[in-house]
Amino acid sequence: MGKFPAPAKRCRSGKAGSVVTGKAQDRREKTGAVLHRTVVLVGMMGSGKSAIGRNLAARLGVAFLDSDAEIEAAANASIAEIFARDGEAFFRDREAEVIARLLKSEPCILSTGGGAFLAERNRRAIAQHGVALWLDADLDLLWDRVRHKDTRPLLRTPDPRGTLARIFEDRAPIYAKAGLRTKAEPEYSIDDMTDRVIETLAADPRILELADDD
Ligand SMILES: Nc1ncnc2c1ncn2[C@@H]1O[C@H](COP(=O)(O)OP(=O)(O)OP(=O)(O)O)[C@@H](O)[C@H]1O
Ligand SMILES: O=C(O)C1=C[C@@H](O)[C@@H](O)[C@H](O)C1
Ligand SMILES: [Mg+2]
Repeated sequence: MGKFPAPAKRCRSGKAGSVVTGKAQDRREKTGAVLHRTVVLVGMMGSGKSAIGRNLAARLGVAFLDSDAEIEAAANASIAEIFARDGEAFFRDREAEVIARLLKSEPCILSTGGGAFLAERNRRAIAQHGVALWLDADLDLLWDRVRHKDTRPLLRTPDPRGTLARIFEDRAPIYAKAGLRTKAEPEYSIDDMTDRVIETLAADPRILELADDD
């Protein structure tokens, strides 16, 4: 399957009927896409928020921001070190501050940490300034992706798969509050999943406008 957005020829006007000027017009000419709202990727550890987010941003020609990476850079420490040294509550406060700050950027792709969407304050800020998209991967797929790495402090338990299963069960109803959802499948490559996410976003031209293919 060809990758889209393809180079721009003509743009759909979209229900938003927006006038696109300046930088957004430049991006439309380069990528055939105009993103109108910041897309905030939410979901479990290993659902691909960072991997898909980076690829999606490159495809749309917008900035990619990752709240975990921003927190690590500001603290000059890894997430695991911050959890161990300052505790989870401290991490969650920094996470809320960073998300509130990053949401003020122009429309971009913002990947969050797996726990960020659980907090009402973050959900409210995201709804106000962007749109949340849940990368919905099932437990077997998540486990397959996270089991080789020990960088996730919440999984440093005697039974990490059982822990992941419990977290998944607790959180799924909260992730389901996201305005948008894209289902992940084990056979999808990162590019395939990015295509699915772009389809989800482009279903609402108030979020993403794509160039017509003709
Ligand atoms: N189709 C795919 N979609 C997403 N990730 C994939 C896919 N195929 C392989 N991967 C790999 O699975 C891993 C997904 O982890 P990633 O760090 O992106 O998840 P995350 O949601 O950001 O997790 P965390 O909440 O811990 O930050 C990456 O190593 C990525 O390269
Ligand atoms: O799911 C979670 O609660 C977390 C996921 C990671 O992205 C990090 O934000 C941290 O390891 C916590
Ligand atoms: Mg991540």
